[in-house]
Amino acid sequence: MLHRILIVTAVAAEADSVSTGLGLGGQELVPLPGGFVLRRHTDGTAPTGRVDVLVGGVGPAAVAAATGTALAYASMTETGADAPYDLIVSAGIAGGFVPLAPIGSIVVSASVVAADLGAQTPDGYLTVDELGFGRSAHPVPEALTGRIAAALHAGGRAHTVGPVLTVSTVTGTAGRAAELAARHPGAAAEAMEGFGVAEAAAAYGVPVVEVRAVSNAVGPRDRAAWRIGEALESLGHAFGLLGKTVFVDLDPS
Ligand SMILES: O=C(O)c1cccc(C(=O)CC[C@H]2O[C@@H](n3cnc4c(=O)[nH]cnc43)[C@H](O)[C@@H]2O)c1
Repeated sequence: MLHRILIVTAVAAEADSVSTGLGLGGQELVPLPGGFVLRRHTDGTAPTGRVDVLVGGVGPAAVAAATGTALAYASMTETGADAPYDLIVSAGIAGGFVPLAPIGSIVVSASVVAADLGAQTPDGYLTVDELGFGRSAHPVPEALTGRIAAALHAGGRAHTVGPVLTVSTVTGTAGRAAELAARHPGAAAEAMEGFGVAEAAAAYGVPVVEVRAVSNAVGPRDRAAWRIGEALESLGHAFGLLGKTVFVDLDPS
C-alpha cells in the first residue's frame, strides 16, 4: 500500500524531478495558507495513500515555515489522522564531501544536522545543544536508511549513507570544508533545508529522512564545475526506485 508521504524540495526544478521520477500520474494542486501549494499524487489503488510534494523555498527558515504549514493543514483537515504523514522526505541537490559523495551520486541521511547553529568561542564552536538552547541534529531511523540504501543499491544507483549537514551559507573554501568535515565525522553532504524540514517533522512526531543528489563538491567555489542537470536526473531516478519499493511498503520504525 502507498503511504502518506510528504516530500519537500527547495525549488520547483527539484520537485519536478521527484514527481517525474515517481511517475505516479495524476496530480492535484492543493493551495495552503501562506501561499504554499502542495502537489498531491494519489495512486488510485490505495484511497488512504498518497505522495505530496511541496516546494518550500531555499534555506532552513523558508522550508520550516512551508513544512510546518503543510503539517498543520493536514492535521486540521484530515479527520482521524493520528499523524498527518507517515514519513517526510527532504529532497534536492547538494554539495558532496569528497571523496565520499561524488557528483551525480545520491546521499541518504543517517542524521540531519544543523552545522552552523551555535556559537563560536575562543575554544571552538559550540552547538545549540551545548549552549543549552535546543537540538542541532535529528536522527533518522536506521531501518529506514537501510531500506532506502538497499533500494538504491538494487537499482544500481551509487549512494552514500551519512550525516547530511544543513548550512545557511554554502561552503566556498577548502578551509571551511575541512572544518565541517572535522566537526562532523563521516559527513556526506551539505545542503540548506534538511534541518528546517526535520524541525517541523519532529514537532508532529513524523520520521524524517533527507535524500540528496550531489551537484557539486563541498569546497572552493567553482561554478563551472556544478552539474545541476546531472544531479536532477539522478534525483528523479532515485525517487523512481524509492516509489516502487520503500514508499509502497513503509515501516519507518
Ligand atoms: O554560489 C555558489 O557558489 C553556490 C554553490 C553551490 C550551491 C549554490 C546555491 O545557491 C544552491 C543552493 C540550493 O541548492 C542546494 N545546494 C546545492 N549544492 C549545495 C552546496 O554545496 N552547499 C549548500 N547547499 C547546496 C541547497 O540545498 C539550496 O537549495 C550556490
